[in-house]
Amino acid sequence: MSGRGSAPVDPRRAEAEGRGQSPWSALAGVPHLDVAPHRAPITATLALPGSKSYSNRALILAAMADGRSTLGGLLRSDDSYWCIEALGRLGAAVTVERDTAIVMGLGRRRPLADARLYIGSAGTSARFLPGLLAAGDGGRVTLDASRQMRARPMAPLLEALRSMGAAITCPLTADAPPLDIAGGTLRGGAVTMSGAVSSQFISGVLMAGPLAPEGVHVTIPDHVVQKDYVAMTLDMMATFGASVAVNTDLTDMRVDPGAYRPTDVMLEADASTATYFFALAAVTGGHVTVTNVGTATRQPDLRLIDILERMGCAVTRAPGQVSVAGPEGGRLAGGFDVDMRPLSDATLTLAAIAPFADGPIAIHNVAHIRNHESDRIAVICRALADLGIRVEERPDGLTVHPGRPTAGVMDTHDDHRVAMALAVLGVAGEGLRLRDPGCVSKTCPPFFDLLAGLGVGVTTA
Ligand SMILES: O=C(O)C1=C[C@@H](OP(=O)(O)O)[C@@H](O)[C@H](O)C1
Ligand SMILES: C=C(OP(=O)(O)O)C(=O)O
Repeated sequence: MSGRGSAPVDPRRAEAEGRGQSPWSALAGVPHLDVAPHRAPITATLALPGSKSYSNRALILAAMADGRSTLGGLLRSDDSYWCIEALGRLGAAVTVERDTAIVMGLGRRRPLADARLYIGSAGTSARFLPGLLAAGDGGRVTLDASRQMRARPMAPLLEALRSMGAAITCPLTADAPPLDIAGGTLRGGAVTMSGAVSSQFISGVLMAGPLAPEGVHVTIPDHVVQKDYVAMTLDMMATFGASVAVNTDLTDMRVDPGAYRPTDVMLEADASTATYFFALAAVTGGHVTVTNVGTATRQPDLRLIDILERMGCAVTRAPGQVSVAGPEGGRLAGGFDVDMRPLSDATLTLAAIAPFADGPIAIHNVAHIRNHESDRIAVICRALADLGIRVEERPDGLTVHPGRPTAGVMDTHDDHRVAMALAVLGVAGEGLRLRDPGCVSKTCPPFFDLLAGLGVGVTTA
């Protein structure tokens, strides 16, 4: 990648300014980045950075275990940086060498003195830590977050935790970080909670279960968006020694009181990140193999390959890796409706390649992504329209019609998935200038370097 680099982020300044950037950010402060159109097929075999979802689960559970855990394949990104920093302020010792973390966990112990944690913009840390902090012994902990994360929903989680005894107050804004959490107050017990806004609320209550004197018994009366993430939580909890009993559709889940046990895990790549590289193969008629995540994963976004197959791609599946080959010379097939709720983080990836299909693609059931890092439905509809693509916005989704996107200068709205999806669109279209490209560092700091490594023209100001 050519052009200007970026100065390292001062974490204290980022925290003071309520930003998500971290010393693991790339392109921090770089005002914009140009992605050039790319007419040749993109063909590559690559290993991608670790899963954000698995990295933060493993870091947090290892910190709650009483002893030493080794986490291989760890993601180094803004979300995991701030997670590690917060766990360090709690007293867990986390050392990171390349993509391996050694965690000396706390068990039930919490800081005797009050601690103030900052978790950046990570929905995982924001939703997974409060219950664990209320369950552990010890003092009062303040958990704060970036301006972006302070604006995202937390109420259903806080309501559920408070109903089980957790003493959590919000001194600035109701049901929003900063949270003041009193340790030793979460009794646990039975709770009925909705999964319709975020699966992370369910995961956050479950993860606290072993440290609550009564354990937890979670009942879900409606549906859980992106339910696979709850399954990922339960898997990781069991890996760290928790005793869980669940019904088949994850609407009734019990976690026994107990403790987390230190363990060693090897984490797989981030399937959401993989979607952008599979999409590049799809829109350029190329062939991309990702070697460190495959059909054995529980990460729901890998299932975008089924949709790409429906669009005419050739997909080769294996438990540990997947290949996608775009239709040679032909166009992607459109003209269908798709329910993206189970894999809603891949919505923007699909929306970005939909203009290159031969018929409209209607995306449904993703209203909750309006509460992600940005109002993702509104943002992607506006972006497509600004690039000359006919698009219809609905409360729960959008319909994208075939067209040739123009070049343009696009805001990324401090949303890593907006930036990465628009980059794919720029490659396949007429190129794009992206403002604040560094926001990709929330989950994939090397994203633009990886693009450049595929032969895509990437230039910073
Ligand atoms: O538990 C997790 O690791 C995640 C859950 C999902 O959140 P929602 O259930 O809020 O959509 C997903 O969007 C996010 O990227 C990661
Ligand atoms: C919604 C996302 O992240 P999180 O909720 O973990 O901040 C995402 O990565 O698309």
